[in-house]
Amino acid sequence: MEIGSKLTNSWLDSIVDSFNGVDSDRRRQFNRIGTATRAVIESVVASKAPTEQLGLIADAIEKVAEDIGRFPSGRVYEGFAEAANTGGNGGFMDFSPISGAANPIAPPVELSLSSDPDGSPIVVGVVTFGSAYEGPPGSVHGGHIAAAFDEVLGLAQSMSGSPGMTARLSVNYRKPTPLGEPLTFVARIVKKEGKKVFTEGKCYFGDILTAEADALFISVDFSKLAQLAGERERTNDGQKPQL
Ligand SMILES: CCCCCCCCCCCCCCCC(=O)SCCNC(=O)CCNC(=O)[C@H](O)C(C)(C)COP(=O)(O)OP(=O)(O)OC[C@H]1O[C@@H](n2cnc3c(N)ncnc32)[C@H](O)[C@@H]1OP(=O)(O)O
Repeated sequence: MEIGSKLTNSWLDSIVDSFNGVDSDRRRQFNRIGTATRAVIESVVASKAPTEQLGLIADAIEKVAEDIGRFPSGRVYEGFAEAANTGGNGGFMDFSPISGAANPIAPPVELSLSSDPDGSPIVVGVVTFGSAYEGPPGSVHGGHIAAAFDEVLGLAQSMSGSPGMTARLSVNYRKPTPLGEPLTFVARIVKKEGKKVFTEGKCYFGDILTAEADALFISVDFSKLAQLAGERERTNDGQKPQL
């Protein structure tokens, strides 16, 4: 398949649907919880609240944890782990640990499909990392930068028409990447050789290139993934799938 041609697999098409805002009440509520929990995380790591207030806040958070913990939990989402779903056909990646609005540990990176001035397809990820992601003082932790690259490069490789898993990811950190500032990740496919999809990406703060990455993805057999997803649905008991 020609690189950059339309995504032909239906579940990949649903990524595009989710960008287009497919909605459901369940998805809205999950996303509200994700946003609120993220705000708690941000305030918790950077709070200057007096100690007695911290005690009251801890009580309240423990109560929330108890309330939600009363319901069974497990793999409630559809699709493959990274590409979690919060309901219906939309929200394909809502539980992604990097871009999922409903996943409180995601910054989240907001993904979109775009094209270069020359018309080549690219993936753009926009994100502002909050206080919880601090590595060097005032800067984003390098591991989280690598994770953001994995996500944008991962979506870029899916434009090959035969997506797969990350086999190798290499990051060059050029400048400190600031916390609390909007960053733009750009990713593209460089070439495809059989099962191998080579990608590259860059991270910018304004015009400043702070990091760049390249990664190799190996196309995977969808029937194997579908089988793993099926086994997960049948067990749904929190156990790891057998690879
Ligand atoms: C789940 C699917 C999602 C798709 C969704 C897309 C849409 C939504 C966007 C989501 C964006 C998020 C994207 C996050 C993606 C992860 O984070 S994936 C998680 C991290 N990665 C992993 O866990 C992968 C673990 N590794 C593996 O499972 C297997 O090693 C692999 C990578 C599938 C390859 O296994 P394999 O298919 O058996 O490959 P194999 O036949 O051994 O090798 C094929 C060729 O590749 C070469 N190769 C294999 N591994 C390497 C390597 N590490 N270095 C160099 N060359 C290598 C081999 O040498 C061989 O070369 P040739 O001899 O043909 O020249």
